[in-house]
Amino acid sequence: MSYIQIKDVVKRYHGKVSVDHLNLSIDQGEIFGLLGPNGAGKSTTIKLMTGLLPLDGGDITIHNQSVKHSSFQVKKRIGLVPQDLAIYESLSAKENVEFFGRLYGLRGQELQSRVKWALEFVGLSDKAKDQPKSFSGGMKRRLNIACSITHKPELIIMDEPTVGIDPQSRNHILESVKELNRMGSTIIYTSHYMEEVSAICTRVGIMDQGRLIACGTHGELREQVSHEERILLQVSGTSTQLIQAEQELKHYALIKKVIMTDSSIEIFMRTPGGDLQDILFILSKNQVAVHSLTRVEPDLEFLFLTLTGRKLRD
Ligand SMILES: Nc1ncnc2c1ncn2[C@@H]1O[C@H](COP(=O)(O)OP(=O)(O)OP(=O)(O)O)[C@@H](O)[C@H]1O
Repeated sequence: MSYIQIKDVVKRYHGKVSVDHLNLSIDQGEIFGLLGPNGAGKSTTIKLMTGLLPLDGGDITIHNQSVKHSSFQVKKRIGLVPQDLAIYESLSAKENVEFFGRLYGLRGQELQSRVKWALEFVGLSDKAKDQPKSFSGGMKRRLNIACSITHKPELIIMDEPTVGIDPQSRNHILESVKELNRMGSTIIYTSHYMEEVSAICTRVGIMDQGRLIACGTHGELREQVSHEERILLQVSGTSTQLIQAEQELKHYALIKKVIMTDSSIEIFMRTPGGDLQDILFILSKNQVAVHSLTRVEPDLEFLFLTLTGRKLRD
């Protein structure tokens, strides 16, 4: 039996479906990535898992306990790092972490040692006495994480924890996720950055319009697009030449999508059959100069485009 089971879950807001008959199983010990564009239904799914929103259909069990019937017991197992920061600006960093530790029943010496550990873990020990209003966005995000891990949750759910932060804090958070997993927590990590989920997750589910459209290890998902090719060209030409070339490329049967800027063309093409020579011929016929050509390895972005016809971050 899987650690988390999401069975035929439905959620509607004002009659509009946001999570559409979602089925998903996650095992203990996984770092599971939930990838999808804005509005795909990731945050709603997480709110349903953590009992913050009632289900309109289906059920979710965590460690065999239903969120519908044992919401309190389920919540104790979870550390939620919400997308919107849940920290108090007027409390110090330490007081913030203490506050959340107390909510989970920690007291006395245990509370103090867990707070110390959590602040150290996120690299904020030297800022323990400072109020988060003086923190950078990345530091606030790290404090948000400290608040959710103090009680040693067996399941940590992070909802887009790296949105709008500097690369150093981003790397720190990604390393923290791997470390928390090594220490025994199961992790669910939502993101619309495929690079992040590719780098840290053992398995990835791709959501779009409330549905799970693909799920598997990184290798399994890449296999689904192994007969596809993504080519990136640096080019130059007048706008008329570029537009004409773009139109002709779009009519080439094996090309699935063409994304053009004034200096680059990105082509998604089916293989075998799609011929590079034909592409170069179309460009040269329209007097578009090619300065470089790169074949990009099939990735999750490409899989998303293949399945939906859209880019993850259109
Ligand atoms: N409180 C709400 N009231 C009405 N509609 C909502 C509400 N919250 C979410 N939605 C809608 O539900 C759908 C799914 O939203 P959700 O926030 O779950 O997506 P998401 O994948 O987490 O996106 P993001 O990356 O932008 O957070 C969207 O169409 C959104 O507009």
